[in-house]
Amino acid sequence: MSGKLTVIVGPMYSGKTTELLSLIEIYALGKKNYLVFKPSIDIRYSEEHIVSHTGLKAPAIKVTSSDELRKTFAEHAGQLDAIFIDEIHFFDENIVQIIEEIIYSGVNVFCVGLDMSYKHRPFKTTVQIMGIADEVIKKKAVCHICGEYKAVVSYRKVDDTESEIDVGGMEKYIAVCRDCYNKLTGRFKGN
Ligand SMILES: Nc1ncnc2c1ncn2[C@@H]1O[C@H](COP(=O)(O)OP(=O)(O)O)[C@@H](O)[C@H]1O
Ligand SMILES: Cc1cn([C@H]2C[C@H](O)[C@@H](COP(=O)(O)O)O2)c(=O)[nH]c1=O
Ligand SMILES: [Zn+2]
Repeated sequence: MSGKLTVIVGPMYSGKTTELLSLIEIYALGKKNYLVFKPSIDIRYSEEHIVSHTGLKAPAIKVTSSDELRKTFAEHAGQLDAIFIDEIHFFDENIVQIIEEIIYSGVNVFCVGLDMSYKHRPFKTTVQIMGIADEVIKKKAVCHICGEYKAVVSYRKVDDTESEIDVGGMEKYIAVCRDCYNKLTGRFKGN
């Protein structure tokens, strides 16, 4: 039987990693076999763990590419119930096909990532994975400007970078609602 793909998306601080950690705990309590992966670029809180903004954490294997994830998975072939992947937006697009192969090998896959960059553009890898998912959970955060629980975008407080990939936390990014994003950036003029 094939596995199931669950994707958790949303802006920064929306509780994506916290939700992933509670799913990991369910597998741990059930004495299931699983692996947790994180991209090696994410050195924000720890290199060896996935860590939520509140400090909750779980040990993780850091990988530099989707191919390294595939190889590590292959070393455990036939032994796993699930894999968990944090910060999926940092992975190259080959991860999409690798995840598909993993699901069809009967293993459940849980991924977490940003659906949109601070430029309000979809992150390709995340969006492609959402397209093949069995379940997509889209989370919200509290808007850092107006205080409403409707933040869906991450806003960059410091100068833009050429690449939309730039590891960081509160010193660079806040979560905002669409109206506050628009006021801050003037990007969408409306009618
Ligand atoms: N603007 C915000 N909205 C909601 N939670 C926030 C906000 N800023 C900080 N937090 C904290 O971040 C936690 C979620 O962290 P985490 O699960 O790591 O989120 P994500 O992985 O989506 O960035 C919340 O439980 C809360 O304590
Ligand atoms: C908005 C945005 C964020 N990033 C980086 C910043 C963080 O290192 C992660 C997101 O972490 P979280 O677990 O969701 O809080 O991604 C980026 O590279 N580009 C962006 O546009
Ligand atoms: Zn707002």
